Amino acid sequence: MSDDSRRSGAGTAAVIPAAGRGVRLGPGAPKALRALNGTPMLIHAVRAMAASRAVSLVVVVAPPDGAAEVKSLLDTHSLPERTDFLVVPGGDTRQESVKLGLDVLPPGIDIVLVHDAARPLVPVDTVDAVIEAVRDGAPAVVPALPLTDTVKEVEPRTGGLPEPVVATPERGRLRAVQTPQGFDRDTLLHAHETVTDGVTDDASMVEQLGEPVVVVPGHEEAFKVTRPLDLVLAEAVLARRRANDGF
Ligand SMILES: Nc1ccn([C@@H]2O[C@H](COP(=O)(O)OP(=O)(O)OP(=O)(O)O)[C@@H](O)[C@H]2O)c(=O)n1
Ligand SMILES: C[C@](O)(CO)[C@H](O)COP(=O)(O)O
Repeated sequence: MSDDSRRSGAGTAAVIPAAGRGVRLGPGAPKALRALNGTPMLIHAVRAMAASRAVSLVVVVAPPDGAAEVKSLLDTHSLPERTDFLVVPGGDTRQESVKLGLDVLPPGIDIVLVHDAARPLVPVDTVDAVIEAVRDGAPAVVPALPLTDTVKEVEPRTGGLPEPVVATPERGRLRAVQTPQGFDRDTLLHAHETVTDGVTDDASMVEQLGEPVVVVPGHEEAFKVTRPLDLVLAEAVLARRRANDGF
């Protein structure tokens, strides 16, 4: 992203929902506050957003009782001076948390990224590709990767019972969606005011409005830290970066 783009008048903010417990990761602190190579996951995610020269504001949606701790973390870790930060407490669901972040966006922000704290290692080139696609006119943009596994649709059963297969979707048409997802601000606000059904990402809400959503290439390092093995992978990626370029 060039300095010219940054000066073009379209302010870009990143909202980072970080209020989840991390139940699938197992017992411990809220997921976003757990350490990766000694630094809280949230700080990695904040740095990933602030690495884009287009991003002038980062809104962190903190665990409901963790806003003071998050503010202290932002104060005590090195972050780019060109970026402003806001911290708000989150809600019971990801959707609610994102909405609480959107509520504090100031005027002058035209493009909004929504980025999981749980995807701490997304490269800046992916962030900038999402922003560029929004600047080019797409109201909603998601980074995504082709699948490597075959996917089955099943009739869900509980208790470990065998689940009947209903269908095998054509894999070539499927994509695994990541974040940051990028939006024209008005489109995203309208989606969050209109769609109340449970959804698992913000782009789905825009789809429900009938607005177009486009996919740009994601990155394998933008994976979501969900289960314990993902922590091992994340620390290995950080170690490789440090060995390769002193990151
Ligand atoms: N009430 C919630 C729930 C989730 N999130 C955030 O949404 C992102 C994606 O959610 P996920 O990976 O599912 O995180 P958790 O909800 O923490 O995980 P789990 O379902 O295992 O508890 C995370 O950055 C998480 O902090 C949030 O801000 N508010
Ligand atoms: C937003 C997301 O990361 C896109 O893949 C994903 O849908 C979040 O799902 P989660 O189950 O709330 O982690």
